[in-house]
Amino acid sequence: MKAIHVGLCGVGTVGGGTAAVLKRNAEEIARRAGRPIVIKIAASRDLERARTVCGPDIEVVADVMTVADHPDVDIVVELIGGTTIAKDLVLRAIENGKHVVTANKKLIAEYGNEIFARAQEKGVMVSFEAAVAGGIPVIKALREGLTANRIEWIAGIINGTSNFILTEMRDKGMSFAAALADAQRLGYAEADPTFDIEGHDAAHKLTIMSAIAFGIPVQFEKAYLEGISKLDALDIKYASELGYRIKLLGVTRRRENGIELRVAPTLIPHKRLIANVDGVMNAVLVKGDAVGATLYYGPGAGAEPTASAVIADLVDVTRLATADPENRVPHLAFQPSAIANLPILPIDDVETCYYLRMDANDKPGVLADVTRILAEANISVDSMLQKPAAEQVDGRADIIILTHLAVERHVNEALARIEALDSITGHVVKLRLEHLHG
Ligand SMILES: NC(=O)C1=CN([C@@H]2O[C@H](COP(=O)(O)OP(=O)(O)OC[C@H]3O[C@@H](n4cnc5c(N)ncnc54)[C@H](O)[C@@H]3O)[C@@H](O)[C@H]2O)C=CC1
Ligand SMILES: N[C@@H](CC=O)C(=O)O
Ligand code: NA
Repeated sequence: MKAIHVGLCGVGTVGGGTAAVLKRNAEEIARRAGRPIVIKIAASRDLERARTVCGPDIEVVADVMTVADHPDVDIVVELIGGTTIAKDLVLRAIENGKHVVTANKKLIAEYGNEIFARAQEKGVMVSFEAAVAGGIPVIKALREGLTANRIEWIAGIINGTSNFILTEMRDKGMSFAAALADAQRLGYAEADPTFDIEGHDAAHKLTIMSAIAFGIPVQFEKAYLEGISKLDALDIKYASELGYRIKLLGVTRRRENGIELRVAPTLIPHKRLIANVDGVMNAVLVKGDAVGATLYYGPGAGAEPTASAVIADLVDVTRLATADPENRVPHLAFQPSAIANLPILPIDDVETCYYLRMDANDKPGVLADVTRILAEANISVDSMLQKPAAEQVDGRADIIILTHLAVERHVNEALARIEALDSITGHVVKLRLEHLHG
């Protein structure tokens, strides 16, 4: 059977892993795909490394457009990253009638609508399993396995670097900087790691899942994001005393008037499976109305785990390349003509539970003032903890309050009033809390 020819663009962590696994498991992969999948040509800025990785049988070039224009390439694999050259490459490949496989979540989250529309017109596939939660086949699950369901919400630990850093800090007492350096050395981090630690990468992935789950366009610009760089170790400690773990969590939820789309450090009850997802592992919890809660777990980053997803897409594309384009799985799970225009809700309208920590004067009446303000804002208290101030200042205390469900706008209004009390010093720390009941 004639081989399908791949043009590999980018031979770094994921590109190297993809070349290695394609070679090692060539026979098994061909048995599944129905024909061999062979790298015909590779392009990389680092020619020397690419030649070492690809070996003598694969042509290696510096210019990725050579791959997009190559007459013998059936599928272009984009593993460069970013949205400049990668976007030009993907659009050029599509123009040339080639299928595309990419691991680039930033590209899909920011330009997916344009890319899918063009691919639809040209009758080619753009596949991106590796872009979300690395090796976990969660796009496949959402797009194909859960099609019977009305999806209610998705919550995911979807940035391996941040989860690795939080775990190393908690378990080994490592500093933030040292843990980040390790994540970079292990190939988990983005070229610019601020994308990982400030929540952009998780928001890119959440945006993609939200589109597939609810049948809406990708709308990264409307996502709310907070990263882990400002997280205080004291809050990790207090959360733990209260029975919670803090994770960088992406949440997208269907509400009556729109869709929530937000990433932030979030408390999760430690008894939940997802709260125990540590290190570079990712997990995505999906709640469907028919199936209930389903959990997808596995490595979220790294060379071969990500290659596993890239190659799964290559097999899919190979199997479907000869199918009538009308009969292929739609890029965003819903037929393009059925994509809905549901609004993404502003963060002020989000409804969740909250963890609040304040530095208070340890005098009678302070708690009463705080709880009165919360009650007036329609925020009910779930539990409370008072500790001698962490900095051991006489007469001061840390007050930690967990709330029931409340609207973010109401919480912000109440916090402004609490911060104005004479008995409260500085800002109140506000973290979100999700119970994630199945
Ligand atoms: N590293 C990981 O664990 C994961 C990465 N991804 C995504 O996969 C993509 C690649 O990531 P990595 O392999 O980690 O990056 P990397 O930095 O290790 O590799 C990038 C490759 O692209 C090449 N390159 C960069 N600019 C180029 C240009 N203008 N022309 C030709 N070659 C160029 C580099 O020489 C290098 O070979 C990114 O979109 C990333 O977000 C997705 C899931 C996991
Ligand atoms: N930098 C990303 C890589 C995978 O998408 C992460 O840390 O999760
Ligand atoms: Na995946």
